[in-house]
Amino acid sequence: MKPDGKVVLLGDMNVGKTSLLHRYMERRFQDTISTVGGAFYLKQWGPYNISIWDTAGREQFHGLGSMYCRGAAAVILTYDVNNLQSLIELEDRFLALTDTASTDCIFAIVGNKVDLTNEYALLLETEEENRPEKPVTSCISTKVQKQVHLDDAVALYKKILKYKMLDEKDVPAAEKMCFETSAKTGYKVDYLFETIFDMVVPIILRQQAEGPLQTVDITNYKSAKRTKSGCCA
Ligand SMILES: Nc1nc2c(ncn2[C@@H]2O[C@H](COP(=O)(O)OP(=O)(O)OP(=O)(O)O)[C@@H](O)[C@H]2O)c(=O)[nH]1
Ligand SMILES: [Mg+2]
Repeated sequence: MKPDGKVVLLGDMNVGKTSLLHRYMERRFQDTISTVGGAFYLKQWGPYNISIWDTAGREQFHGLGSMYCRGAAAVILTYDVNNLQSLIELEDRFLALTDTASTDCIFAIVGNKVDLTNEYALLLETEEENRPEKPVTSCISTKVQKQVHLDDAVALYKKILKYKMLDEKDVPAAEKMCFETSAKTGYKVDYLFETIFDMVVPIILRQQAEGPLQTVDITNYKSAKRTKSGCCA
């Protein structure tokens, strides 16, 4: 069965891509091993089948990234809120891989592992409806100060729009597309994926109306080239 739309998780090794997908699809958190190549799950969303691709963050698999992104309707750029370098890598190493995604691809930026931060208890209090499955036994001494703040993710989102030459008014607001999650506790994991699936539906409809070749259409390729050289001129 051919999926109707594609969502791709990108980001540095160890940020928790596999754990997030596992949490959402299998409803649990378990030990992972670092991903080799890539793998996907199929999710039924209304009448549509959406493939969700988990990719390898390891440098040696980097070359595969743009292949996985081909025709993607959404890309989830994932970092670890306790590791600033993992956010920087999204811009330096992963953003360019999304050049092969659908022209109207949506971008989400996800800071994972919030359960490890000292802000987490506060987050839970203010987000009653998003309570994780199990109450968290908070042990303040093991919690750390968050290294990456939501504002940093919002700034990256705005850089992505610039890179893609998109106007802020034509795309979902940065605040809506920057998430903080915990694959370990489940915090905001359903919210993340389901927000994205809802946004992917109109893209699927557009892709279906225009035919599957739209993303590799030669006219798109040419215009992409033109805009790039225009950039450097
Ligand atoms: N505390 C905590 N640990 C997490 C969370 N998500 C993942 N981890 C742990 O972080 C490590 C890496 O998780 P993975 O899901 O394998 O990371 P990945 O991004 O898929 O890594 P690659 O496959 O190498 O690209 C594992 O030890 C996970 O148990 C989280 O939300 N909270
Ligand atoms: Mg993985």
